Amino acid sequence: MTDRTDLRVAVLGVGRMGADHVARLHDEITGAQVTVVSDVAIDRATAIALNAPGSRVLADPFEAIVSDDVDAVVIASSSAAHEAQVRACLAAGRPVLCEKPLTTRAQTALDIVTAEAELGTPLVQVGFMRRFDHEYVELKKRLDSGALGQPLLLHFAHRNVTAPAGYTSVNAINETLVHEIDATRFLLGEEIVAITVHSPTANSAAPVGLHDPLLVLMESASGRLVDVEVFVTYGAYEVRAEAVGERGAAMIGTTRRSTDFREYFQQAYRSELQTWVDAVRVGTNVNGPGAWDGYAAAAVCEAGVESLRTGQRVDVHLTPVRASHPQRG
Ligand SMILES: NC(=O)c1ccc[n+]([C@@H]2O[C@H](COP(=O)([O-])OP(=O)(O)OC[C@H]3O[C@@H](n4cnc5c(N)ncnc54)[C@H](O)[C@@H]3O)[C@@H](O)[C@H]2O)c1
Ligand SMILES: O[C@H]1[C@H](O)[C@@H](O)[C@H](O)[C@@H](O)[C@H]1O
Repeated sequence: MTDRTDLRVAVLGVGRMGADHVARLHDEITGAQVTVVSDVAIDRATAIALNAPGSRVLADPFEAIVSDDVDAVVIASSSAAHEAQVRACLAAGRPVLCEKPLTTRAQTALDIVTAEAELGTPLVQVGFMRRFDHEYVELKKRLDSGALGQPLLLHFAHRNVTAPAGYTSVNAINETLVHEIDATRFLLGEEIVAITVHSPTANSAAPVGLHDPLLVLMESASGRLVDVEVFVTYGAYEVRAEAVGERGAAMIGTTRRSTDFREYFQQAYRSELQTWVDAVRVGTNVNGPGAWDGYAAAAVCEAGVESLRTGQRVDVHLTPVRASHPQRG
């Protein structure tokens, strides 16, 4: 049921993820209604809009962002399109939940952090939904409670069933590893300062040119080490994390079974979206990872791509931005 105080949302890009967000906003989220569905593939937008009765279809995402019947925007278009669409949301003063990655380059993500800071009001939330997943939330609480002692190491495994056509090793970093980059920053509460990407013997099922799996080592500002197995042609969906502290270890991701990330993380997507809608409705606009988190992740990804190319350890340098609102980390 909707009422006139509902947040009126435009969803840009209604492929796998955006179509789910439209259905979720209509069926599960309170306080919001989808008023505009936009995709460069107009037939797809038209079909998906049927799942949100009352919504209208626009081919042009920039027209959608400034529409009078839109209060806020969800961006689920292809990653390369995020930058321009987020910038347009900032220019129009529209709160935006942008799917990960915020952008695919560190500089463009930094430009967004800077533009938002100049506005003086937070508008950008980034779709790092693991921060809303109940197991990650519990693990974070255990670490923060001191029950495991000082955290020393994190071990992650991120395995996908198959890689989409054309998926490259750069995608494996920007699209897949990016979740563990954010999860590391979330769980440890500090920045990542260096990354090394190893390409061991490739899976014979991996397409030519895709280094799969990758084994990644990241170093945090205080010297903690984090290893990540990224394996996108594994044949099953598995997402595991283990935190090792001075007085014990805790592991998550061992019991859930699904071959589809949309089902696997459905509770996290729902909680992320409801939390964002609630924040926008009360005017705080962001309650979760923000533009700074998107930038920090993009900087680590870019260093990871460089390490993949050279085989060397690459330092991560973040440019501080004098924010007129707190940067989240
Ligand atoms: N948080 C997560 O777990 C998660 C999961 C999957 C995808 N994603 C992210 O969501 C985004 C979409 O991924 P997907 O798997 O749904 O991809 P997809 O290819 O299935 O869908 C992308 C859609 O965007 C449309 N599109 C492309 N360029 C556009 C533009 N300039 N303006 C408007 N629409 C445009 C395409 O026509 C397509 O319908 C990506 O950024 C991806 O990284 C996040
Ligand atoms: O875009 C998807 C999505 O983010 C999934 O959560 C992840 O497991 C995939 O590796 C990635 O390609």
